[in-house]
Formats: sequence, C-alpha cells, structure tokens
Amino acid sequence: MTTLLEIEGLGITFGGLRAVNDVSFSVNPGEIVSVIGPNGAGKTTLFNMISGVYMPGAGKVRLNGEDVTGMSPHLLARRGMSRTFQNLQIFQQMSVLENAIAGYHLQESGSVLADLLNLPSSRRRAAEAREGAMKLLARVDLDRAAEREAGNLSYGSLKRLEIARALALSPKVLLLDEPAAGCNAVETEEIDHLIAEVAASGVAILLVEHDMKMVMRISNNIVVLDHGEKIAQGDPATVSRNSAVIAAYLGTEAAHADG
Ligand SMILES: Nc1ncnc2c1ncn2[C@@H]1O[C@H](COP(=O)(O)OP(=O)(O)OP(=O)(O)O)[C@@H](O)[C@H]1O
Repeated sequence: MTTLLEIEGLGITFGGLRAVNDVSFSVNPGEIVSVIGPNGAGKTTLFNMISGVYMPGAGKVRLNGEDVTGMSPHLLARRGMSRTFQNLQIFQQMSVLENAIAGYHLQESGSVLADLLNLPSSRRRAAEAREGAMKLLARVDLDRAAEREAGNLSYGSLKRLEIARALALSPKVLLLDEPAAGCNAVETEEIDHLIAEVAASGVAILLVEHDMKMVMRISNNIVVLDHGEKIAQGDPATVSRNSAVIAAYLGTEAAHADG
C-alpha cells in the first residue's frame, strides 16, 4: 500500500531539552494512527513539526513521497495535509456556514482585484465554496444549523464544525489534535463515527488524543511517546499490554500522587 505520510527520524530540541527525538512511523490511506503518551511526552511538538508550525531540528516529513519537511501550513494544505487544533479555531460570531466556507480560502488562487470588482470568476468561486460548504455540513450533521451563529453551538458540534472546515480542502492526510477534548460521551461517540467515516473514504488520519477509550476504539495503529522518544507502536491490544507503556503511564500517576 502507498504510504501517504512518512515520518522519519523526526527530532527537535528546545534550549537543551530534547522535546522529540528520532521518531519514525507512517500513515497509509484509510488508516487511523494515534499518538499517545503522558503529559509533556512531545505529542503536540511532534504534530507541530509535521504540520509545518515548527521546523524540525532533525529528520524528514514526506507527503505522498515528496519531502515537505518544514513546509509552511498553507503550502502543506495545498498538497493535501489539513489539521485541526487543540483549542477551537472557530469564528464564534460568524454563522456555521460562514465558518465552513472559511475552510475554502486556503485553496483559492483567484486575485483580490477580481474579488473587489466582483467579477464573474469571483462570484463563481464564492458560489462553489458555498455549495461545497453545505455538503460538508451535511457530512458532519450540521446542515440544519447552517445559519446559526457558531458561538451558540454545543461543544461537540463545534468540534465537528472544525473537522468539516479541515475537510474543505479535500485532504489526503488529516491531523486531528485532541478532537474529543471537552466532549461528553455522546459527543465523543459522534466524533468517533465521523473520524471512522473520513478514514473509510481513504483519508490517512493522524490523531493526538487523551481519551484512551476513544483511541483504543478507533485506532488501527498507536504510536506511544514518552520523554520525546517512541517507546512502543502497534495495534491497540498490543500497545495496551506493552510493559514500557504501562510503566510510562503508571510513572506519571505515581509522580502526580507524590506531588
Ligand atoms: N515552544 C516550546 N519551547 C520550549 N519548550 C517546549 C515548547 N513546546 C514544548 N516544549 C516542551 O517540550 C516537551 C514536550 O511538550 P509537548 O507539549 O509536545 O507535550 P505533549 O505530549 O503534547 O503534552 P500534553 O499531553 O500535556 O499536551 C515539554 O517538556 C514541553 O515543556
């Protein structure tokens, strides 16, 4: 199977601290890979290197075989990599539909002048974005809320709206940073289904998530980080039995109990 996202020997140091060291793994089309690990293990830093927020100190990121290491997020988006953020990036005062439409702006190549003059090309693009956004909203079960102000949505709906917006660019790879954070059990299950449905459509999904039950339910493969190092990788059953993984998690619990 073709590897869509390939991470090879990725590492970064912050003022002497090795936040991530020599991490390698890959994600295939239709696969859900989760990155887990105790607090401070390096998950967000790894995500930020893959998605072009941080320039890695070492290693390579390949997207569809092309070296995209350190490429800026908007160029990555054009090449088929989209992401969501741990903290919601929704425009609360805008409507649900306008938020979904915003997802299309990265893709647009039309000129600002054409938009200002309201040329047919610009009107056509706007109509296409609106139509596409409505389809996306239907996919995440928010089409009936299209005209509502986003700030009035439940937390779970906001998380789904964020995923819809990331899907606007028809990504081949989708990076989800804590998609279920702050959600209740029902909302988490809705997000589970959505992620599984997106993966089934052939998208490669990389996810950072603290909700272990969710991770164990939906992942095909799990990468475990501790102190910036990959300490284990495998399917949910294998990883949950791994003694290094158990020790890493018990270690943090013991540290919390001591503190
Ligand atoms: N910009 C930065 N500058 C300096 N140190 C950083 C920076 N970002 C992260 N770190 C450090 O790198 C290590 C890894 O942090 P990171 O946030 O990636 O962990 P994490 O696994 O995402 O944690 P959490 O589960 O708490 O979100 C931590 O020791 C953190 O303090």
